[in-house]
Amino acid sequence: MIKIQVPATTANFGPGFDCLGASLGLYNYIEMGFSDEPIVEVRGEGKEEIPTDETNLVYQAGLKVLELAGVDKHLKIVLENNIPIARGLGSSAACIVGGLKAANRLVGDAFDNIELIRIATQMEGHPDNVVPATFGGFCLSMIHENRIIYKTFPMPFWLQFVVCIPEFELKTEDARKILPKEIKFQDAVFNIGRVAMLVAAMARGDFTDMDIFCQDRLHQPYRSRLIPGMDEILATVRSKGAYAGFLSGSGPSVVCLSLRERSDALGEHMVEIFSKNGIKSSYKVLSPDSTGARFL
Ligand SMILES: Nc1ncnc2c1ncn2[C@@H]1O[C@H](COP(=O)(O)OP(=O)(O)OP(=O)(O)O)[C@@H](O)[C@H]1O
Ligand SMILES: N[C@@H](CCO)C(=O)O
Repeated sequence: MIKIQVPATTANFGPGFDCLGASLGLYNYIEMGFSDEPIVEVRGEGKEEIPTDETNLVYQAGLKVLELAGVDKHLKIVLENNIPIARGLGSSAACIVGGLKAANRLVGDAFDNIELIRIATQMEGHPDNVVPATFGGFCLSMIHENRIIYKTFPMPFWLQFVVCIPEFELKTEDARKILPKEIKFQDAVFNIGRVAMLVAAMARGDFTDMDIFCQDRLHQPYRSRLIPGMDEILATVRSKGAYAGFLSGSGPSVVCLSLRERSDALGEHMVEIFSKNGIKSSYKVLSPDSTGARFL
């Protein structure tokens, strides 16, 4: 059995819908080997709900690589999950990236990372989680024809992500259905300027006006009706000491960018607002991850 560690990720980063994402210091562990019959064992997050047969997403990802490599074998997979399921922290991307990379190692590294990212994006539907899950750091990604083009760079070492995680699940599939088919020209302009400034600010480690750069008009306003309390959290975290706040991926988790010493107060503030809105939640303070998926 080989073992791989895969990080959680936060996609969109506010205005960067489907193109920005960052890798977080919270990990799933996947062990994989060949077997006489399909076996999937699950520990940790989601162990009551996650399938333990070939329909499991990690198994599906592994199988995809075996098929492409022409290997007709079964897999044994043992999952130790720490990334909460369907909360906007890239649980599906971690499964896909981990499953593809682990199976690729089993078939003698038949495919390079570029090809694996292409397959991962096909499975996930967009590249903004799978790229940081693979490489770590702050990542920009886009689809051009059949290629995934990406850039990655490190995040400031002092940066902390305070992630408030509601108890309820919100599947990305459902959170995408609520988005409009068309958007206003002014809203596109609003987001483009912010994405440009946000990328420059992250690259320089200059967080002045970061709260403005993390504003969004493409997805958060539509998703807020699925996440009671989100608007109030985003409107108040700056006054509580955060650099900025945004919806993590497709939600329902909300993230603040913060310094270590302000993180617990921010976490408690977010939990309190969710609670006022009838939603139980908990928070985690996570460091940036700089390595992405790696074999142990
Ligand atoms: N450890 C796991 N093993 C198998 N399947 C998983 C696992 N974790 C997540 N999944 C699958 O991924 C689905 C959740 O993916 P979804 O894209 O909706 O949310 P997410 O990836 O957690 O959040 P986001 O994409 O917004 O960051 C689950 O419903 C389940 O089908
Ligand atoms: N960009 C994706 C991230 C969640 O998978 C979305 O917001 O739907």
